[in-house]
Amino acid sequence: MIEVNELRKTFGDVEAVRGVSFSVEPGEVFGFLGPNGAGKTTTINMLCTLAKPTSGFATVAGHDVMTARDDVRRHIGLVFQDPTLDGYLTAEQNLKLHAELYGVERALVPGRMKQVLEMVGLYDRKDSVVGTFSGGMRRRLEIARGLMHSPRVLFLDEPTIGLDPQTRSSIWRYIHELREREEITIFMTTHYMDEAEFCDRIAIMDQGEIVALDTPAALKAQVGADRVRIGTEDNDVAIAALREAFGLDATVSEGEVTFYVEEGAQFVPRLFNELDVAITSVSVSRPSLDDVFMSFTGKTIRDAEEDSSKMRNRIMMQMATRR
Ligand SMILES: Nc1ncnc2c1ncn2[C@@H]1O[C@H](COP(=O)(O)OP(=O)(O)OP(=O)(O)O)[C@@H](O)[C@H]1O
Repeated sequence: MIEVNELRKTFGDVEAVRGVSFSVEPGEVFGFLGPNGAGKTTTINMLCTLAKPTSGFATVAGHDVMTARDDVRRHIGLVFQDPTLDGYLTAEQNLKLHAELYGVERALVPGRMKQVLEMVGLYDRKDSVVGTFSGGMRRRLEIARGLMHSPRVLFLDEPTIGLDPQTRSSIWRYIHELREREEITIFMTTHYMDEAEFCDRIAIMDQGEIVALDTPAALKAQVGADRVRIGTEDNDVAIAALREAFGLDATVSEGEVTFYVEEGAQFVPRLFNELDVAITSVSVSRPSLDDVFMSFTGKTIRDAEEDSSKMRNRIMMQMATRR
């Protein structure tokens, strides 16, 4: 349903997407996971024909994103990070407007509207003005709107960002129900690790490149070992001692010394007996997608986001001092 080959996008000196290749099967829920600034939105924008690739090739529903933009657009639905509903109109009026823009046959509109509003649990609010809706209700209505013209692929850019956990999980319920009911492929971006678990396959993106691509289970199995994190009074000394005593390669992530071992829980008592460093806290966890990200990039997603926001601040400072 989506074929991408060496797709690249540069903005001046910034290489936002550095030649990514992947394909998405019909009916899949495919996730793009990565920290802020990894290039997820830029990739989605190229696939939706909203940004022109610098080089490379991509097709969506069999149509080339460079040469058949109208065909691509007819077959896709979009839900963006920034809301684009009209707050003065009712839910139903917003959907009607969209149906007209997409040239949905008039006779089909009422039935389709009922169907999509029921799917996101908003049919009984169809006559309410959208300005009175909560953030979660608006996002659900945007999903319904993206489906009005029966697209083959639904693109969702961070569909749950800024929503509370309960609303996030209800949005996911709708996404899964949607996949059951409609023959649709879903392509989404997220930087929430827990949400990426709900995807059939995920591509992990960092600094414009795909660093890993597989099912969540297969990616976690690749990490294999448990993650152990220790708080210490001197992280550098602890890292050197771990290497010396156990031959382990540890790093500091989110302020704690982190390393991977098989059977982490059994290993912890040895740590206290054999490591000559004061330990202030210990945690052991099964591999998560954050560990997958770390095993491919050497940092956690949160650390990567801090790095990228520091870099943005530095560039802005440089621009301000140059003026
Ligand atoms: N129009 C633009 N002009 C210049 N640089 C851009 C533009 N759009 C994106 N970038 C840069 O390209 C890189 C990738 O950005 P992109 O928005 O694709 O990342 P992202 O993974 O979607 O992050 P986020 O979740 O914050 O949107 C960043 O360094 C960003 O600053």
